[in-house]
Amino acid sequence: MTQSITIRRPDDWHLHLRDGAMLQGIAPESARHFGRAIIMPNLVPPVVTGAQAVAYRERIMAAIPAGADFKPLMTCYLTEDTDANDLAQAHADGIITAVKLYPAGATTNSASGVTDFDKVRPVLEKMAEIGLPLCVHGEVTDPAIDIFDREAVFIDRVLDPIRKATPGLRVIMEHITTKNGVDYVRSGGDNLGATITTHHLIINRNHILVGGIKPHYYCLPVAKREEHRIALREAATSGEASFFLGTDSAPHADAAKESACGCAGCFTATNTMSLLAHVFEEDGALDKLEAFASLNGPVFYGLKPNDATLTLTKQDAPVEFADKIVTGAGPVTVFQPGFPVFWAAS
Ligand SMILES: NC(=O)N[C@@H](CC(=O)O)C(=O)O
Ligand SMILES: [Zn+2]
Ligand SMILES: [Zn+2]
Repeated sequence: MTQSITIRRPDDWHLHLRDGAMLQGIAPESARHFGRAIIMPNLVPPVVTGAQAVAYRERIMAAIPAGADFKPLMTCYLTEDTDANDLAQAHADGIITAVKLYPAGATTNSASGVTDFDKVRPVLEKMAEIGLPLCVHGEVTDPAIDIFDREAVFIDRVLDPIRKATPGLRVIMEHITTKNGVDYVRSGGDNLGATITTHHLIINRNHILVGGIKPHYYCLPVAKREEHRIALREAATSGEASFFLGTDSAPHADAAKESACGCAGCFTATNTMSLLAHVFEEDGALDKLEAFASLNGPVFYGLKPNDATLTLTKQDAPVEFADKIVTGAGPVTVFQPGFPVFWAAS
């Protein structure tokens, strides 16, 4: 008997669509299965004002295939010079859905991020007042802190103090990679949520490093030990309202990944829903996939779930995904999980 499951059309609460030829090449990959996505603002230069978010949204809409049921939800990049009134106006005008905090130097294109968190306190207070959520890349940049500990240390040193100083602020810990992140989110009440990526449910740090370095598995925050992957799986498949899908699909041209100094980012837009069906089935939790991918995110953001649906069907033969998406900015390798996947999305 063919196994299939129909869920509300999912949303992607953390997505990199880039710009220019890369945007043109990869936008259709997300528009195929997802209804909405929170669009990360880490372009070069970053999207810092409401006006820049409007212009970027227009470029995205032009890259989405005609008739696709996909809505980009825009964000602004928080800097130490961000104008709280500009953000408030952009929020009131329905232009931005969230603001993104990058600690300066933490990840790809984060040079304009925040070094002194006290400098952004008035902006965060304004955001709390008007109900504009903050998406956080949660890693410290202190060179003395081991890269595998940077998320856990960020929670204690930065995130918890910010949340205590601005209690009404709604915060999404983006792409959590540790049991520490899962535990912190569970203890954080209704104003704290977390996105979990597809790839962090599948790989641990061995996948990156054993048997030769695998640049296409390198992302930030870097995948951690197996015990952390298990904690993420357990959180994602629990159905708990605080945890929702943010693929962090982050395309880089192969030449930039397969390099002596390779960029961080896994590109999962193409096959995420098939991979998630595999993961949730493996954990006996297919009935929780809809909560994770389609319901919990809208509730956190105060939006309705999508009316449209997506059907995942288990096939007899493995689904064949494109190895690479060809773009005008070069080929982009699609994340390969390392096992056959039988779930097709339509
Ligand atoms: N996740 C990544 O490894 N890379 C992202 C940035 C980010 O989300 O931290 C990118 O923009 O390439
Ligand atoms: Zn990030
Ligand atoms: Zn990201």
